[in-house]
Amino acid sequence: MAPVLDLPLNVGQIDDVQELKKGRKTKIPIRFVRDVAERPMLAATPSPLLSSIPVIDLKKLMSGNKEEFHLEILKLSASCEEWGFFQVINHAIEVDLLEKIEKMAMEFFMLPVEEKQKYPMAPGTVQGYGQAFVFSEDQKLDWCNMFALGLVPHSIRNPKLWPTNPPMFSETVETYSKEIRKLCKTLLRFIALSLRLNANVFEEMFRESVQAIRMNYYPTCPRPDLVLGLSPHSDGSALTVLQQGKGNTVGLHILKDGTWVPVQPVKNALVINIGDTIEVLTNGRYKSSEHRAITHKEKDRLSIVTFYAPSYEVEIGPMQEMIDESNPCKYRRYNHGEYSRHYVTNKLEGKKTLEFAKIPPKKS
Ligand SMILES: COC(=O)C(/C=C/C1=C(C)CCCC1(C)C)=C/O[C@H]1C=C(C)C(=O)O1
Ligand SMILES: O=C(O)CCC(=O)C(=O)O
Ligand SMILES: [Fe+2]
Repeated sequence: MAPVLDLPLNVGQIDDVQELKKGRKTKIPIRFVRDVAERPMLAATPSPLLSSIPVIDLKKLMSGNKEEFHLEILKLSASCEEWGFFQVINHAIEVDLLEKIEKMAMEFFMLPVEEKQKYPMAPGTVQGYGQAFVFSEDQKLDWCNMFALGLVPHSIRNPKLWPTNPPMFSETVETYSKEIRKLCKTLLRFIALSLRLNANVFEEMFRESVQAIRMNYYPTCPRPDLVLGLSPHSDGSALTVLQQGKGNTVGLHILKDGTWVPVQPVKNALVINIGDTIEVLTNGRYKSSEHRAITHKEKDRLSIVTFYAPSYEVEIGPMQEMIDESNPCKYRRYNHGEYSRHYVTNKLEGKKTLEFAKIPPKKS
């Protein structure tokens, strides 16, 4: 199932933000200027919640003693329940590889625009270079350039969109994504254990899982107070792995109890977030939190994001173990391919996409 729209779309002109920057104009084109309610409040002093997303030490889960394991599993479950986010350290992915993918991504984004546009993201599709999730000419745009590729299964790949320049780009993406895939499988085992489920439950359910990569480049912006780097959204995946560029400034914000909390990058850590699919499977116990990215006046930012999801054929719905009288079934059953299609054919708008799966609460 190819998750794209069939209709011809009029998305209007989508300016490339890196090219706008080169024009050195200080006036932000109106399509990037957010309505007042959506604009980020850029606090002069850092929030006390800064950096407070939990940090999980994978080594303690993989080879810690009984007590370390137990404490880390409890921390994992609290992170997924309360934040839907955590950072993982000691994930066993070589730092050299993290640095290499970052270097490749930056080299790609620094290519002349004509070179990058050899891999265009067609309107209404999600792979290639451009801006995804734009469906009309009056939709606001993000201050971001994206490059996205479907990776696994091979049937979702579009070989024409795999760059030959930088020369090592595609090879590095392959190596990196294999390592990230292993990490996703490992994390899903511990997430299952943290729910007191069989460790293999997700692996067996997901069958040949889908994996995609998206590189987001946020150039500096003369008015970060007026724009968003990436619109608020939750991820449609089961799990997302987000690598923040080394030395990057804060840019990722998580919506927690009605407040946008900035995530302070931790050296060599990877940010993990629960996607809509795990929220549905756990009947809302583990949350896919709404998040966004903001821009900076003097510092650009890069993120490399992997989406890991079940095969399109898999039927998703709350697991029996997650439903009881005090937590009645909140989501309907659906096919993951249908959800993928729904996700990629709607604009990013908080957690609205997940309405697709919600059962309205019974009136008493
Ligand atoms: C720009 O793309 C995305 O943000 C995105 C898309 C991922 C995909 C591809 C790039 C190729 C085809 C597969 C897939 C749809 C996964 C986000 O992915 C989220 C949304 C869903 C659903 C998901 O599983 O990950
Ligand atoms: O750049 C970021 O920190 C956020 C990226 C993100 O949320 C995404 O690509 O889905
Ligand atoms: Fe996201």
